[in-house]
Amino acid sequence: MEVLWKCGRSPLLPASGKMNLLRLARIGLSSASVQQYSTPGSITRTSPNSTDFCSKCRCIEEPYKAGSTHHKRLELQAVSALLRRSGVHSSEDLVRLLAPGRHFSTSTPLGNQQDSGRDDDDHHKDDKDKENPNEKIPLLPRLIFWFWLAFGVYTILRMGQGEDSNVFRFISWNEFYYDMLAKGEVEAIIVRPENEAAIIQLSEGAIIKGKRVDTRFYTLKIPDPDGFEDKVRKAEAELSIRPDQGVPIHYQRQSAWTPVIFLGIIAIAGYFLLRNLSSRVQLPNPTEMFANERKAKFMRVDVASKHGHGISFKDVAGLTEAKTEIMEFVDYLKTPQRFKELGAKIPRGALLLGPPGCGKTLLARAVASEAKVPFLAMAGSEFVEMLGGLGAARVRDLFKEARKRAPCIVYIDEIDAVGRKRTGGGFGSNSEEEHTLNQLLVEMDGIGTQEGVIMLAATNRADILDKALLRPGRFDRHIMIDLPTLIERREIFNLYLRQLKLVDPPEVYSPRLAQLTPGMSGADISNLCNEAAIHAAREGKKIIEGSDFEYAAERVIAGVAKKTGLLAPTEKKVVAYHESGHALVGWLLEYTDALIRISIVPRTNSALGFAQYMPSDQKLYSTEELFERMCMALGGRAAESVIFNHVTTGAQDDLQKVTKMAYDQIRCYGMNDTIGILSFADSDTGFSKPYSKKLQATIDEEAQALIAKAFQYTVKVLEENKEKLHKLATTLLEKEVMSYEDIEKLIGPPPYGEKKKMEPHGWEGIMPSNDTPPPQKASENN
Ligand SMILES: Nc1ncnc2c1ncn2[C@@H]1O[C@H](COP(=O)(O)OP(=O)(O)OP(=O)(O)O)[C@@H](O)[C@H]1O
Ligand SMILES: [Zn+2]
Repeated sequence: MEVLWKCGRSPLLPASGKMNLLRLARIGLSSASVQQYSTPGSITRTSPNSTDFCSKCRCIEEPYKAGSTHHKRLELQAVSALLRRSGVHSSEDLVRLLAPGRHFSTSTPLGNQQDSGRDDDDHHKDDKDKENPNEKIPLLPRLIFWFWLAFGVYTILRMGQGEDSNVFRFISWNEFYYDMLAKGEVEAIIVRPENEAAIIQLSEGAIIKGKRVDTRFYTLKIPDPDGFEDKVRKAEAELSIRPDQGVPIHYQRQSAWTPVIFLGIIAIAGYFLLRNLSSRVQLPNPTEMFANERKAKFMRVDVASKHGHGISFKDVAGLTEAKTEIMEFVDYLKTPQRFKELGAKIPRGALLLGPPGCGKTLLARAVASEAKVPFLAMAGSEFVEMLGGLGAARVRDLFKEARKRAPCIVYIDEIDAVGRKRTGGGFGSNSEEEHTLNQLLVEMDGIGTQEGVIMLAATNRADILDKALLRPGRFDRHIMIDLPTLIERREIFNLYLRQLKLVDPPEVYSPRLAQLTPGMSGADISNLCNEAAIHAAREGKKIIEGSDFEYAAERVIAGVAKKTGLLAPTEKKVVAYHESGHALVGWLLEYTDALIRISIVPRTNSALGFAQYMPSDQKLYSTEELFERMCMALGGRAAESVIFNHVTTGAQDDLQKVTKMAYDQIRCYGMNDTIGILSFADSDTGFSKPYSKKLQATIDEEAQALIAKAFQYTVKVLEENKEKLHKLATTLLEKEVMSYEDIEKLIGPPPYGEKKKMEPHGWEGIMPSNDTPPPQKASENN
């Protein structure tokens, strides 16, 4: 706990321990050279015998008396500064400091002598606190502060509504006139003009309608408060009450300033409450806290300054096209002159689109460090706040900072959190979100005139963004950052493998690893490499081996193999034939993908077995190719039917895929002769279909026919290769996992050659036969 010194104020020692500390310090003072302060903050050293020193301060054995303010202040000041200079931050420090036999003087602060390390740390901590005090504020004081404020506002609102006027029973004018005034029971009237009400006070023991009343106060609504007194006097005259016996009427006016003063008092009280708390738990003061609540919490990376080197394009593997596109910004930021001379206007911002973990943030940071400009990053969700206006204020803050640092790059991650389509204030609109978005648009237009602030934003939902954000002059460039292709995966693997200690060079591992990981993002790959390293370390290895990668791939993609709840032998046999069916059909047909492996080890993700294929990067498929793919998906069910002559529920997932493929061909791709070249969107399958019932029926019939045809063909293929199917299934039952190489050895190479060739293992001793990898885009057998 630091003892603060503030000019002209007593030191902020914690309230509870202050007197104890003081007493302890006074004991200490007797044996030390003592300081006196002529003016707060400046120090003159005085010897203990100096005549201008307050004599009282030295008589330490005397109990402390609330003496002159001079005495008290001087003493407190002296103690606090002395403690501070001596490195005393807590009462423990003080006890340590005053331990018998210890001498200290203020010129060689003891705290520093003793453990300067700690002092230094504290210093740094303070600096950090100043940078971001918000992070240090514990929840409780914050809650207290907000509660206090809410209470204040609530009270004022209540005051406005006239709380008192609701307390007493309302009466009508007639009731007041006949039952109270006429009977002479009214003792006094208090008029509250703001509330348009009068409080009627009856005399002690008043009798109304023949009954003694318990309550003496009633409320009378008065629409015209100013004319009320006249009205009462007139009534009294009517009732022949003499003017000198009239009811006293008091006007209780609430000044317009009352709520303001009240709020002021509450705010000040709250402030001191928090101050007091903050001195105990070391908080920043409340004003700072408020400012920080509002402030944009962005991450700043000053490429030029302390970090020295940032992330360069070299650290981003693949993404060749994206890099080329984004290079324009780098060029512009580096040599704006070249562009300006030609009269070119550089796009103000670019939207990085793509699935998570594919390197959007990485690329944006690389741009900043390539261009050697600061990088301000903020997540879109940071703008979204419950409190009104806070989001917009944060946007302003962010851009203010950006302008100060121009040229620079502002990066907003997950911009969909703020950039959602506006609903135009109708039902379900969120005006706070819209304010924030509007502010963002305004600021983006604003930086148009300002040079060198480039906006980059990332999202994986471009479709939900407000059109205004995508207009020319805003985020008009869209840079696709998709899942890495096979070649890109290899590059990413090379990048991360280079950072690991391996038996062989990275190039030995990367081709096969890239093949094993279709559908993985850059982040997944980085994670996989890390998992392998962790596994090797856990096994106590000095160097990472191929088997560590096999383990990691399995773990990252497929989850862990199930040890319990294993299949019954008959079920296992069915699963083995099912998976072998898939594999064999895929193996024998021309247009199917290369098989990576088949497994009948149950996984924790509830798959009973799987056949994993290596998807090609193919984008267009012919009718024949689609047909063969349907056959491959039906291979499992067909094998069950061929071998056991009965079928199981294990093919549900396969059948769903096949059904979708069939309907897509007929309804969307115009691949059916009967239906013709019509195409309906997927979303056209709801209640009101854009086609007739008759066409619908035809579509259904055609789909059934197509699937039946594929199934028959599959059965035929398997019947003709029953021998191979038996071989495959029996071996699979035994080994549980089979790789491409295993199958090749068993039934010979695939008839439609080379394109189905897997990268051979580049390393030794991988894939123990009952340890497996992964079903990604695999046909699972649930
Ligand atoms: N092309 C790549 N080259 C090298 N590393 C990559 C690549 N893509 C992703 N990574 C790794 O993945 C991590 C996550 O990437 P990044 O944060 O840039 O993803 P993102 O696309 O911004 O994801 P999100 O949308 O979830 O923010 C990076 O820190 C990096 O380690
Ligand atoms: Zn299947």
